[in-house]
Amino acid sequence: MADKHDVKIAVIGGSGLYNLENLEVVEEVNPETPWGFPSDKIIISKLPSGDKIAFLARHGRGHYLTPTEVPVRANIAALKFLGVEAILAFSAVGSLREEIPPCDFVLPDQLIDRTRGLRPSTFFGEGLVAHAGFADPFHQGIADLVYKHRGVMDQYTLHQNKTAVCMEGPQFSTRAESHMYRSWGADIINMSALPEAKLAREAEIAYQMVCMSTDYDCWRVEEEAVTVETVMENMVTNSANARKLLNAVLPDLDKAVRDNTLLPDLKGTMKFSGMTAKEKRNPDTVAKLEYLLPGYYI
Ligand SMILES: CSC[C@H]1O[C@H](OP(=O)(O)O)[C@H](O)[C@@H]1O
Ligand SMILES: Nc1ncnc2[nH]cnc12
Repeated sequence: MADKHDVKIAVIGGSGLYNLENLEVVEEVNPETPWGFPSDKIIISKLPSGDKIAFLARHGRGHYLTPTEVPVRANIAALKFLGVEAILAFSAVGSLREEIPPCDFVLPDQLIDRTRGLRPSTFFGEGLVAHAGFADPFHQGIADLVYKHRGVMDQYTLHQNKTAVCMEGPQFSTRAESHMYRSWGADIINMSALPEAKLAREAEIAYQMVCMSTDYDCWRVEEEAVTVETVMENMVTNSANARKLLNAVLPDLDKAVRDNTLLPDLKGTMKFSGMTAKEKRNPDTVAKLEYLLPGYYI
């Protein structure tokens, strides 16, 4: 199936970004993975070069999954099964910094986990223990490539090397929490960077979030706190800019992946991550992992 599709890169669209425009749709697929079905059908489209790319709406088209409910393991496993080696993941975020106004974009390079243990966040466990490196949760090579194209965003700024905090939600933060995140050094906040980034790392997929600022959360004491209305208002401008950025970045990213020039190369990094003695491995878990990392743990 992976060969049939020959898809190397994927875009995950978040709140307000539910499809890719301007690309010819080739087919829709809905692979059942050992972790269930993805959020929605995966749309396979053609780039101008003829190469295929995948698009997945994180909350489903029509936005019916809360951040906690997103079947992230199935999403990442399904993309990996199609052959995906790099993911550009879009996310609507609140800004925790004056210098990141609504409609600016941010390429985070660090991440603070404030999810609450409700989301399955690893492909391992149940008789197969493995540990992935996660010191740098995003992919510098993809970030650099996206940053090169910042000119397409007109008057809006694309910031790099910022810290994101991922909270559970679905309620927004209290003012005290928002101030606390600022004091921790966080620059932006969302509800979906995790476990997406962790699972992509376990699947050896290069993963970078492109965060689109929609609001100032609630730390600016004299101002109204974030609402969905504000977020969606600013997403009109943001999704137009996301599409411009995608038109510029996708051909380059696809070429870099196909030419093997995207660094760091994550392929093979999980090969020696397993801790469990061969005779102690749970055969059912080993069988599931065959879907994701064939030959690694068998
Ligand atoms: C609609 S505001 C909160 C919601 O928006 C972001 O979604 P996504 O990351 O999928 O763009 C944020 O993470 C929350 O899930
Ligand atoms: N203020 C905020 N907090 C969490 N997630 C968000 N997504 C967009 N704005 C957000």
